Amino acid sequence: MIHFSLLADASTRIERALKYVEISKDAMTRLQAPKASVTVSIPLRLDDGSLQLFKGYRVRYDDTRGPGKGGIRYHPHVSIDEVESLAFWMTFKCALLNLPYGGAKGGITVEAKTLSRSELERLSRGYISAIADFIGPDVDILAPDMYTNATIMGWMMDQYSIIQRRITPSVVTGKPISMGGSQGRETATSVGAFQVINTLLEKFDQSPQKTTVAVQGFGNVGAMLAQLLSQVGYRVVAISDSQGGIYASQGLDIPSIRRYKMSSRNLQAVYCESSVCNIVEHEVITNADLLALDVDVLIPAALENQITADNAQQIQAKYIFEVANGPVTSQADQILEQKGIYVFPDILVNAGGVTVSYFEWVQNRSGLYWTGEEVNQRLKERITVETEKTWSIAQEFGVSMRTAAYIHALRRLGEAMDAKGTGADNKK
Ligand SMILES: NC(=O)c1ccc[n+]([C@@H]2O[C@H](COP(=O)([O-])OP(=O)(O)OC[C@H]3O[C@@H](n4cnc5c(N)ncnc54)[C@H](O)[C@@H]3O)[C@@H](O)[C@H]2O)c1
Repeated sequence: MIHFSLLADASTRIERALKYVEISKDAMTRLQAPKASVTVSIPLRLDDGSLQLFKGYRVRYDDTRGPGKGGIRYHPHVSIDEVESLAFWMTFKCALLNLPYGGAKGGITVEAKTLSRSELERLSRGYISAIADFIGPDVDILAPDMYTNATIMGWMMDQYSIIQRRITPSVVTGKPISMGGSQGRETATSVGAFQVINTLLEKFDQSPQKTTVAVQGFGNVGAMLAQLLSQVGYRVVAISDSQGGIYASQGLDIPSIRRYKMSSRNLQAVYCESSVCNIVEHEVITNADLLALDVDVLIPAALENQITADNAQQIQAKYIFEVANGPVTSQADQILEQKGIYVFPDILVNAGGVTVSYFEWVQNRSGLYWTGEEVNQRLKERITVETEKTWSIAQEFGVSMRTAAYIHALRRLGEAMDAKGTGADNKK
């Protein structure tokens, strides 16, 4: 089986799914290693005149279903192992959502916070110069990930266009709107998660009005999702950020908190130093408290590895929707299953982002741009269809939604690989 030094959980989960999928030996063999990986050195002239070398990576794990697709991460811990694992994960996410893409990922080992804006721009352009032969709108398409954003995507698109001597917006998604970005991209992950949550809770007759929710991570995705949920009647009783959280049994006023959080950055300060402070009584809680609250729905939307074998026994929520990537470990999965808690997997719940990235690529290639309403409508349709299909597979085999999602993706991958035949990679 595939060996992962970092995201070892993926391997366990795929092995579970393989019991229910007829996938050819050839296809499994092809999935055992990335199709291509490149490691580059990027020389960066710092503002003080000195030169520093940074390591960059791009991995195309598989491109049977279409060009590679995946984000670029800037972080001091980025390594080729991590990038390969994340590219593997993207292969499954794209197949699950039926996007015409394979999986890819990239990154630079850097503490981006220590660089000035112009150093960051030179580094981003240097990265593209180093990997330009390895990417392209029909080869491998980039996007933002941890510590990269729309501005950086704009620089990358521009640098690639300079190298190619033609404007090529479709090589990168998640760009600023002024450079060919899509309406609705910023809110896509929250809108997609909202749709998945509604579709699945309906199956349990769990209406918004009788549902309490706790959200860990009041960032870009978590805050917007909390707002969408509260707007249709869910009672969001707890939220948190890296400094800690707040709880109010009668529900929190999410739109006000979002507004104040954006200006002051700190959730507790927001709550107590602004006019919102007096709106409802609230308690200050820790992140550990939040995870163990007696709520209907728990939404980890911050970091990976938050629910592990150490705290899974304390979880009281009935349903967990993974908005963050990998917040529940595979050991915790088993404990939660024994406790009768439903876990809905990241590759489905947070796939709204990559889906609207695909829409951005389609718009760039056609030259016809959609309204925010059109983008959201298409996103809702696609994510609902795949949620329903995943649900049917879970019912058919009596497996968790996570295993069902991997079964669904593996079937699509296997079918495409077998349809390709030898792939002209050997003569037999
Ligand atoms: N942005 C996207 O489109 C997208 C797409 C797919 C998956 N995701 C995943 O969703 C998660 C959130 O992404 P984001 O874009 O909102 O990031 P973000 O940086 O905007 O927000 C993260 C939030 O988590 C909080 N946080 C950090 N450490 C915490 C801790 N220990 N406990 C509680 N909160 C903590 C931060 O204070 C911040 O409020 C990440 O895991 C990301 O990989 C994001």
